[in-house]
This record gives sequence, structure tokens and C-alpha cells, in this order.
Amino acid sequence: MIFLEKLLQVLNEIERLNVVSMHQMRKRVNNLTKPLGSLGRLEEIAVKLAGITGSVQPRVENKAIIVMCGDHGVVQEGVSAFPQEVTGLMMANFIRQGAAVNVLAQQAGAEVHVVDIGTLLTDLPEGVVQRKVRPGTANMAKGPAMTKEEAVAALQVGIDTAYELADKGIEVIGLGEMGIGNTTPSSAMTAVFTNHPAEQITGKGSGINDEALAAKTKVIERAIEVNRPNPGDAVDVLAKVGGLEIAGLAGVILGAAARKVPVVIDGVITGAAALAACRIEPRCQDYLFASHLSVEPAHRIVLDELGLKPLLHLDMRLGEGTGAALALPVIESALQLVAKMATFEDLGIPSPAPEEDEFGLAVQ
Ligand SMILES: Cc1cc2ncn([C@H]3O[C@H](COP(=O)(O)O)[C@@H](O)[C@H]3O)c2cc1C
Ligand SMILES: O=C(O)c1cccnc1
Repeated sequence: MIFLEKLLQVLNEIERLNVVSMHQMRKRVNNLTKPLGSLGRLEEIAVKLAGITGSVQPRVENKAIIVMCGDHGVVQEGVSAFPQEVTGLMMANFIRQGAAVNVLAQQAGAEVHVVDIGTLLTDLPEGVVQRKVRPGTANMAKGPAMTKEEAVAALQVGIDTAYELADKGIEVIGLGEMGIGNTTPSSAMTAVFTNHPAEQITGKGSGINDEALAAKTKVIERAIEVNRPNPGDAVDVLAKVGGLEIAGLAGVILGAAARKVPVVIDGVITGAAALAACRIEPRCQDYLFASHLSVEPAHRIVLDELGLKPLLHLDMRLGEGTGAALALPVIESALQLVAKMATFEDLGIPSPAPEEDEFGLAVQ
């Protein structure tokens, strides 16, 4: 249980947002040459980033997307439109820069880190980070997807990955994943954590038909019934009805929050990981940005539960970190505005800033 001790130490390091920096950033934003509040959510982004980093000049120039990859025993139940081999083939595609996330990450100026935390592939393409905890999960419709020890080990892989990136100067992390079948554990976890019926939470994933959707819903119900995950114990939920890449992503969030690095979540799978991370340590909620709203029904429920508003509405349902990659430039733009716009002071006219900000602090 060395892992567990390390995990507890990480949780201990996650701090609340720095309210002083947020107040200073709000003051700066209110003094920019524009009507108060007119940059809308971009203003909120700047203030939140100040709180996360504890700096009035936060930076998100050095960006990375972590694509955690894992396979799922539950595909035996026919829950995906695609065969399991596609997970490994897509890993090679990420390395060849041929996937959607590669194109969008390049647009955003973000590095893509591909981590094998639990695929069935034995011959990994060069460039994939090898952190396999086990080769694929077991079929959760018949028993636990993995042991609790394996779930903790996967969390630790995520924490280590976040630490490595923070140590090399990465200032914002986008989350992505690849794993055929992974919308099934994501929906199961969301059903358990939010106490919604599987029917309201299950979607078509990569594109199953209505008949297969009904069967997928039943598989999720059965997995919950067979395993009885304890909603009050997020590691139990991850182990019984989760996935290796999902646990790894939850670990990335915990590690990034401990290092004061903002995290941009993507679709329904990274959303389920965020729910797990926030159940393990609620303070990490403050470190999250929601990039977009997926068409998968579980996603809206996840974001509501996390109290996050998506930045983009593009009707996407891909995963990989594609939504996160698209949101990174929006987040960076918020800071560029703060850094480069003139203030009312520069124009020599009084600022329209209110006397108090949302923290009840005087801003003049
Ligand atoms: C070619 C291809 C590329 C993908 N990139 C992301 N996903 C997405 O689809 C999978 C989840 O959907 P389901 O639960 O229905 O299997 C995940 O790998 C997710 O990242 C892909 C899926 C496919 C087929
Ligand atoms: O929105 C997502 O994250 C998603 C949807 C379908 C398949 N994979 C991912």
C-alpha cells in the first residue's frame, strides 16, 4: 500500500484557489478599456487562472494533451460499434500525427503525450509512453473491471504523468483518451456517482444503433448490479465499473491540482474521470475547465455535477482530447487580453470598476 500513502500525500498538497490573486486579477480585468464584464466568460477564465496559479500574470503558453489509452473487457458484450483492435491502431495513428487530436493540438500549439496505461497491445509504437498497469480490464458485466490495487496504481500513473509535465514547464494540461468501449464504464461511473438511471446516461458512443443502445444500457445496469460499487468510495467505483485510462486521467487531475496546473477536460470519458477525482478530493474541482459539451447524454449531467460550464458547443462526440485542444486557444486568449489590452488609467480617464468585486473586496 505504498501507492496509497503517496496518493494521500498528493491529496494533502491540493490547495484552495488563491483569493488574493483572483481579486487582483478581477481589478485588472475591470480596468481594461472595455465596458465592465463585456468579455464575458473570458474574464472568468482569467480570474480563475489567477486563483489556480496564485499569480496575477498566469501563463498557459506551454500546453500539453495527455491521451491515456486502455482496453475494456466489457466490449465482449457488444457495447461498441468498433472492434477492440482499434484502440491499438489509433495509438499508432496518434504517433503518426494522423488523428483528429493531433491536428487540433497542432493548431493549439500543444504537445500530445500518448500513454499506454492498459491496452492489449504488446508491441508499442515508438513514442508511446509505456505505463501499463494491466493489459485491459476484465468484463465488468461479470465482475470487477480491476482490483482496487490496480485502480490505485493507475491513479498513480496519472499523478506521475502530471508531475513530469509540470516539472518540464507545462502550464496547462488537456485531457484525452482512447479505448474502444470506454463510454460504457464512463456512463456506469456517472450513473453511480450521480444516482441517475442508466437509461438517462447511456449514449451511442462511437455510433451504435438503437437496438445496441438498449443492450448497452442493460449491460451498464448489470455491471452496477453485479459489482455494487460504493458511490461514497470513488476508488471502489473506478475499480469495479471504471477503466484503466479513466483512473489514470483522474490521477492526472489530482497531480495537476497538487502542482497548481489547470486542467481542461474533454468529453464524457474525461468527465467521468473528473467526477472520480473530485469525489476523491473535492478541492480539485477548482482546477478544472470544461472545454465543450458532447452530445453523449452523460456529459451534461457530469458537467452539472461538477458545476462547470462548457466553453464550446460544437455537437462533437469524439473524445481523444479534441474538445480540450479546441478550448486551449480560448483559454490562452483570455490571458492575452489581460496582458496586452490598455487600461482606463492608460487612457487617462476614470475606470468604471465597481467599488466591490465578487469577493466583497474593495477594488478601487
Ligand atoms: C476510429 C476511432 C477513433 C476514435 N477516437 C476516439 N474515439 C472514441 O470512441 C471510443 C469510445 O466509444 P465506444 O464506447 O462506443 O467504443 C473511445 O476510444 C473514444 O476515445 C474513437 C473511436 C473510433 C472508432
Ligand atoms: O463525447 C465523448 O467524449 C465521446 C463520445 C463518443 C465516443 N467517444 C467519446
